[in-house]
Amino acid sequence: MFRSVARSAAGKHLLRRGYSTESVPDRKVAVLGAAGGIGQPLALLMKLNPLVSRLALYDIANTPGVAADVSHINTRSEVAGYVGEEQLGQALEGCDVVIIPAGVPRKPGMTRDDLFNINAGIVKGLCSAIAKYCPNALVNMISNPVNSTVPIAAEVFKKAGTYDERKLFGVTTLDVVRAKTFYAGKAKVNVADVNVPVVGGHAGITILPLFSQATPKANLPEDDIKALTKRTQDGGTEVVEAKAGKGSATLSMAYAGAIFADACLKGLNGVPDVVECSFVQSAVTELPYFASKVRLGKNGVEEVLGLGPLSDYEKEGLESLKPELKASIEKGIKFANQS
Ligand SMILES: NC(=O)C1=CN([C@@H]2O[C@H](COP(=O)(O)OP(=O)(O)OC[C@H]3O[C@@H](n4cnc5c(N)ncnc54)[C@H](O)[C@@H]3O)[C@@H](O)[C@H]2O)C=CC1
Ligand SMILES: O=C([O-])CC(=O)C(=O)O
Repeated sequence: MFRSVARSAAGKHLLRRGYSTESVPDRKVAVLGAAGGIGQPLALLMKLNPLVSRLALYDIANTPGVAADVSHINTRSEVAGYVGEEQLGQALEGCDVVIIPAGVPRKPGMTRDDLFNINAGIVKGLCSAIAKYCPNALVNMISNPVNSTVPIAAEVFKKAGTYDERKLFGVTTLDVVRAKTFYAGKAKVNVADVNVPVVGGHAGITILPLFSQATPKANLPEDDIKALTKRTQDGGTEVVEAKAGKGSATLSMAYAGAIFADACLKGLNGVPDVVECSFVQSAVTELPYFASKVRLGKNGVEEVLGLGPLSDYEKEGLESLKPELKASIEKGIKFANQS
């Protein structure tokens, strides 16, 4: 299971990243939807990640080309492409982390919920296969609407008897990436130093950045905080409109997805204090799923962290988002159980 990579370039890179051991576990990662707008750059970024030893690229079409292309990059992982439902099992077998950016993206004028009718079925099918072929994998759900696709996945896993709430994640990292970028611009601080937790869900007002907890502290006026909050909430729409019918965020999402998958791998490998925001099963509020900071470990979620102190504006935002988030969660649960 363990392969010595210490003397290789990947090994040196790993040691620089804080690994004390000379051996790095073999880790298989699958990207489902790997030939898509997110899938392709995400496949590239996962190929660059030295924690990955096997990279399985799956889509309903075009994966052989993507896999051949990415496989020529001289990094640690072995790449294989899988195409069509009959190869899904092979793609998933033995996976430690499965990343799902499969499904249709928005066009201008659509909400993420408008994607439900198509993406709910796609996610349901893929999660049934995960339950069968790699029930212990950590699942990183990117497909929208995340506020519903995560509950759908949970219901599929419950029905299959494989549900482990520590292993299912809605990827909300792009909200954090945006909040950091926008805050750094407004506060005129180095973006590399910025941290901003983003809680709630992943659609419109359910995205709640907690700028009162942003570091470095900048004491921005209330109007700036409100503008930053709105821009973070509308970040996806900003890209959808700029792309004018050619889809939604792909490159920034691939970056965010790669950060989150890397955090999952680090947690699995026993790196301490790996904390990221994610939409997970939660007791932080009365809602069954909620995004907040989570500590990642050898079994996935080790601890769901609380909200911390909120400003009055954030408290209001929290109460306003609950009905929409609740409805999206219930819609997902209902879909999974009736179809
Ligand atoms: N969580 C987040 O922050 C974000 C989520 N998204 C979501 O990610 C999803 C994908 O977006 P894009 O990559 O831009 O779309 P895309 O249309 O470019 O790519 C989607 C890929 O999924 C594939 N696919 C469809 N059905 C499949 C199935 N049953 N199994 C495997 N693959 C399948 C398609 O063939 C296509 O290659 C969308 O739902 C989008 O809304 C996008 C940006 C951010
Ligand atoms: O806005 C969209 O449809 C895609 C997405 O989730 C994002 O960019 O945050």
